[in-house]
Amino acid sequence: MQLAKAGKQVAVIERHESVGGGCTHWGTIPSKALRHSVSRLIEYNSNPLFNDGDRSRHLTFSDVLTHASAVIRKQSRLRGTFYDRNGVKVFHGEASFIDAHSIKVTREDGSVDQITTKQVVIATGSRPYTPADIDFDHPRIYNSDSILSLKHDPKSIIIYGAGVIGSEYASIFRGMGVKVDLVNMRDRLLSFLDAEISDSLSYHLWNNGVVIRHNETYASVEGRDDSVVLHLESGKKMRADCLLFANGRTGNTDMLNLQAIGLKADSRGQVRVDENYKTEVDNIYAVGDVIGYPSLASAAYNQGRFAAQAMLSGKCPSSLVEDIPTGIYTIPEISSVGKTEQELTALKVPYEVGRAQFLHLARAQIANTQVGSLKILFHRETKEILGIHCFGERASEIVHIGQAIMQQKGSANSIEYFVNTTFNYPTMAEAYRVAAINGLNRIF
Ligand SMILES: Cc1cc2nc3c(=O)[nH]c(=O)nc-3n(C[C@H](O)[C@H](O)[C@H](O)COP(=O)(O)OP(=O)(O)OC[C@H]3O[C@@H](n4cnc5c(N)ncnc54)[C@H](O)[C@@H]3O)c2cc1C
Ligand SMILES: NC(=O)c1ccc[n+]([C@@H]2O[C@H](COP(=O)([O-])OP(=O)(O)OC[C@H]3O[C@@H](n4cnc5c(N)ncnc54)[C@H](O)[C@@H]3O)[C@@H](O)[C@H]2O)c1
Repeated sequence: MQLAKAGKQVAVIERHESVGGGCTHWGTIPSKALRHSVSRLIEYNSNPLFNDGDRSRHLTFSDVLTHASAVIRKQSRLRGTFYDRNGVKVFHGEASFIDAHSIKVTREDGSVDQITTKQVVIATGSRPYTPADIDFDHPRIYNSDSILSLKHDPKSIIIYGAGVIGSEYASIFRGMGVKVDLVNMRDRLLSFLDAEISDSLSYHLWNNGVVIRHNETYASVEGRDDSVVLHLESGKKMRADCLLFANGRTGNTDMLNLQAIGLKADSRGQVRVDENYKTEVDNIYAVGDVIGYPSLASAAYNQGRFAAQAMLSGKCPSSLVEDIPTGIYTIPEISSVGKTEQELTALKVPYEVGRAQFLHLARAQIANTQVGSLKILFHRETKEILGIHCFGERASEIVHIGQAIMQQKGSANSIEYFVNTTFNYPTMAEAYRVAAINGLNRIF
């Protein structure tokens, strides 16, 4: 869009039948729409005002998928109209390089188009990592793409991989009343998070009945007619109605014929770029999941725009913010930006902690969203905000208030902002005032 707005002639090549990318069709949007419905279901069932007391409302995975599909259609149609309005031509087919200035587009019916161009952006995203020793064609073995075609209503599921995808889907399935076993290869959940937040997630999943097994690796996955058995290297065996394998992603580069342009992807299918999102080939750029970290839709939007600016002027005028926020849509939700307590301690930074518990906030009491807290980490001498960690409903929205202050330069980044400003009341934003006062009271 940035290039089209600058008057360039732009074409998009997409192999899927509609635009929007994996983000819209298989990743961010469906998982968030599913999570939203499940979270409302939990709220409904736990609120005596709305349920009739002795019977819980039940939704199947296909019920919530129907709602998600409607959101996907709206998002995809919207993006289609953006392209139409701005004269961006969409070619539907599989793209591969002929040389650095020519691309072959192979349509589903086998017919071929050839496009010649001055510059190219590779934005082919990623797909679930699917090891060859697991039979993903088995009707009970899924990855995070195929789970969206789940037709039956499982009573139990094993989720292998307790990364962001595994943890989010554990919340979704458990919220629908499915028995969930979550298998983690590491010794704690989402170890990049502040330890208190990761512990809180573990506690809430455990408290809701999710069985989490840490430090486990699969030996084999056995698909049976009526179930799936997971054999672990530790000798344990687990059985469930189906299995979701959610353990990492691979960049979509294998179909691109990169050798034709002298580029090579790494073992995870990713290509390397410089600070201008330029690959080792002069006129070829890459953005999004295909370049690896941070592999987020949030960052990919910016990367696309930055790359376009570099293509126009030779240089990116800006770069991604250093502290990229994390929004994890588990139930409860998690969001953080900046340093964790563990990182600050290792760096020997004299920080202090300010906390607000949601259960003390009027807005949370009204909304019945009392699980959660906001934690602000700040420098005890300069009062500079160093990290914000939020756990609970709307965490991924709440974190942005603090992020805006944290990104201010010099003394404008100060926890004192939150005690000196006036927030609407009652709001969840009030958590910042409460946490700031709590933290500043610790300074002596
Ligand atoms: C389950 C899940 C949940 C997620 N949740 C979040 C979240 O909450 N927040 C967040 O920020 N990020 C989230 N992500 C990550 C996010 O979806 C990705 O970071 C984002 O989609 C990357 O955008 P992209 O443009 O690089 O690739 P994609 O969105 O994957 O799009 C790539 C497109 O390229 C097409 N393509 C690939 N190869 C070819 C080819 N050879 N020819 C033509 N077309 C091709 C594909 O069909 C696809 O449409 C999630 C991911 C998953 C899987
Ligand atoms: N809310 C969010 O922001 C959100 C939600 C869901 C997914 N995502 C994105 O999806 C991805 C998370 O994927 P995940 O939860 O499956 O796993 P993960 O990235 O947490 O990885 C799980 C494990 O698989 C390994 N691994 C990763 N890729 C591999 C590969 N190609 N080959 C072998 N091993 C590999 C990793 O080292 C790790 O041990 C991330 O890119 C994340 O940014 C983000």
